Amino acid sequence: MTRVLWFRRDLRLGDHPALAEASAAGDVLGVFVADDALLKPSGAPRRAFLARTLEALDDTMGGRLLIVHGRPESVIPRLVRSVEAEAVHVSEDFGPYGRRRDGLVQEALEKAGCDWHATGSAYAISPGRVRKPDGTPYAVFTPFHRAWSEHGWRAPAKSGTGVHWIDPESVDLGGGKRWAASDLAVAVDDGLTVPDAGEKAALAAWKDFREAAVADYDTERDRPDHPGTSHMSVHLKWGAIHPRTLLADLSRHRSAGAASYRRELGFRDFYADILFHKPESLTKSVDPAVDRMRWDTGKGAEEHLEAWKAGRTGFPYIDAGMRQLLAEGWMHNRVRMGVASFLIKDLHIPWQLGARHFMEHLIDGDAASNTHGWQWVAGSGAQAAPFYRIFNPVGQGEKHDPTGEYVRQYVPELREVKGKAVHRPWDLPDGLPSGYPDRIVEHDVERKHALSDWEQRPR
Ligand SMILES: Cc1cc2nc3c(=O)[nH]c(=O)nc-3n(C[C@H](O)[C@H](O)[C@H](O)COP(=O)(O)OP(=O)(O)OC[C@H]3O[C@@H](n4cnc5c(N)ncnc54)[C@H](O)[C@@H]3O)c2cc1C
Repeated sequence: MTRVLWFRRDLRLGDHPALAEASAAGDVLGVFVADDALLKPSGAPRRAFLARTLEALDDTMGGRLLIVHGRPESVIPRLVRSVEAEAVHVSEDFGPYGRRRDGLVQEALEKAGCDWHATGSAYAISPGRVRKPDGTPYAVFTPFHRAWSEHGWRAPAKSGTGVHWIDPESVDLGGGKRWAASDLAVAVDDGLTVPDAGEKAALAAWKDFREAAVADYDTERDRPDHPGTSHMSVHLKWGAIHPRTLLADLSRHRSAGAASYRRELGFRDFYADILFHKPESLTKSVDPAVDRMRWDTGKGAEEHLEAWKAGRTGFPYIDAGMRQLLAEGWMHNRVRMGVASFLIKDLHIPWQLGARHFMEHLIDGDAASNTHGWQWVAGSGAQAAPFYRIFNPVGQGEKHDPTGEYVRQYVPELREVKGKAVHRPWDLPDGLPSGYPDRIVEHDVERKHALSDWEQRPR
């Protein structure tokens, strides 16, 4: 009896319920489909990291991972016929594109008389499960989090050993070509560092964080100048590790840090839940009034957008964040909030343009967390900070980077400026250091504009 295990956002062998089920039933063909619909919008950093994660997966499978390029609704049924598989096993995808794609694949498999088994997902609790007592979804995080914690999650699945992988070389690809993992990668910008990838790297990074930093996470997580967060988002993105594994470990820690970390994993599930119930929120504000507001357009707005993307706004904390994104494909959460607020409320540019730039550059770029992270800051989301709560780009830097170390790390023009003076280089006795730009806007003025645009929004 043969089974196909179609890997998607579950690129690991451990704690993998769909793999456990497939391998208990027979020999398994492990497949990843290089699907242009997902690859094309992914920027080079995320594709490079995906390629490395697949390479690592293939290694742990002894070279038995089959990667095929094409449309899943053609590729998967073709492979099913070729190995005479009885069933295709997957971890369920709850995103808008994934659900449409899986519907097409299931239709084709039904015609071919092949079963479809969806077991588990990328979340501790799959979207759609945590609901209010009246059956409707939660729109506010705190009650969602309470219900999510009470609902609980399964223990990690035992999987990955004793699997009889089918040799991809023995499979007739019907004219298709087997891809190497590296075929998925496109060249990344010079100087971009792509982190170690794959299940082993994810488990090692988690072990380091758990042992050294989780206890202090609640106090350290808002300090971009300290290594206080886990960087697990890049591994969670492709499922090199599952949140269930993290939660099982956290249950053995009693610290406030562990509780705070668990809450953030709840946020990840919450945003996936919102996107599941409101797929249109991928591009549209949950509060439609925000999309109808006055937004800046034309040459001036385009120049502002480019300065923001390049980290040349003249606000050191904002520029450090945007340059960290370009250099590492990652940005600290606090700074993500700050740069998003700056784009929306100081430059009056719609959140959708910022979200798109993030998705091009973030290695952890995730439709649900990114869209709803942006909508939270824009004040347009299901649970959002109100629009009129506007971050001060200088005050945020002084508060979260009190030593100025974060700015000095990413903005070389300001490296010689000592202490927190780095957040106000325009006040330096010798003037702006050479090469560093003037501020492109005045925060106090733009803050008033934003508030007035909000007041005058068409309702
Ligand atoms: C504008 C904006 C865009 C964002 N885009 C993304 C994105 O594309 N992908 C992404 O994974 N996260 C996104 N986030 C959430 C958050 O910034 C990152 O998850 C976090 O910075 C990742 O670093 P870490 O793994 O060290 O986090 P930690 O602080 O170590 O947190 C542990 C895990 O909890 C989850 N988490 C933490 N904070 C959040 C949050 N606010 N929302 C949802 N999940 C969270 C992540 O899975 C993270 O890996 C965004 C936030 C904002 C404000």
